[in-house]
Amino acid sequence: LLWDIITTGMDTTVISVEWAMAELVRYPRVQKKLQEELDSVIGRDRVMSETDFQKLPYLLAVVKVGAYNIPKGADVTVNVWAIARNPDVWSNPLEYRPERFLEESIDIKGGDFRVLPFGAGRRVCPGAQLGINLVASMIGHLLHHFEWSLPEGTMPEDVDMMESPGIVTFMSTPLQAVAKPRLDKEELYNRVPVEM
Ligand code: HEM
Repeated sequence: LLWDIITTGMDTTVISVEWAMAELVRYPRVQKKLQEELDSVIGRDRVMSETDFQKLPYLLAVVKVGAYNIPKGADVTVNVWAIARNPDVWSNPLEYRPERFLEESIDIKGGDFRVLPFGAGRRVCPGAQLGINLVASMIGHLLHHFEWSLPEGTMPEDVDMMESPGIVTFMSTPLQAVAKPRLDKEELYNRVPVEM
């Protein structure tokens, strides 16, 4: 059981961050908007902590789009992929627009069948809240500390958004992005224990 918890919790979380980062480098508008929110709530002379999450609605909206997965070990597999892309369910489903999660309150932990990154019902992911917090923490820190862009000469439409088949959906081509520090205080880049 412990091994299950470790293995199911790791890939899913890291992959969610990678997909979210891919969208954030492809859509500088969203990246900038999230950085403005981080700057206004955290400022530039400290690092984010988990207690900041409640004041960071846009970060959590970005996480809701990034947390995307395929149900594991099911005999009957619900096609959550198709539901999330169904124009009868979502307006412009393929447009990356985290704002849709601010315009109405949408539960992503199994309560709303329009988006089921963690499954639903009896076998729903028990690590959902931890997963959301981990992804929010990683994206928040990555975006607060660095400006992200595509490698020289790469255009947003060149990023390969192809999914590799499997139980968890890796990016077929791992994301390549260039990080530029954006905070002035050098010590904020040191590894420090973060207050919870
Ligand atoms: C963003 C991160 C995560 C995503 C997208 C995710 C997604 C999922 C999905 C789709 C399922 C299958 C639900 C079903 O069968 O209907 C699942 C099951 C599970 N997840 Fe997660 N998960 C994440 C993070 C975590 C974390 C952090 C942990 C543990 C610390 C975890 C532990 C588990 C376990 C133990 C199961 C099996 C539950 C069962 O079969 O009864 N997950 N997860």
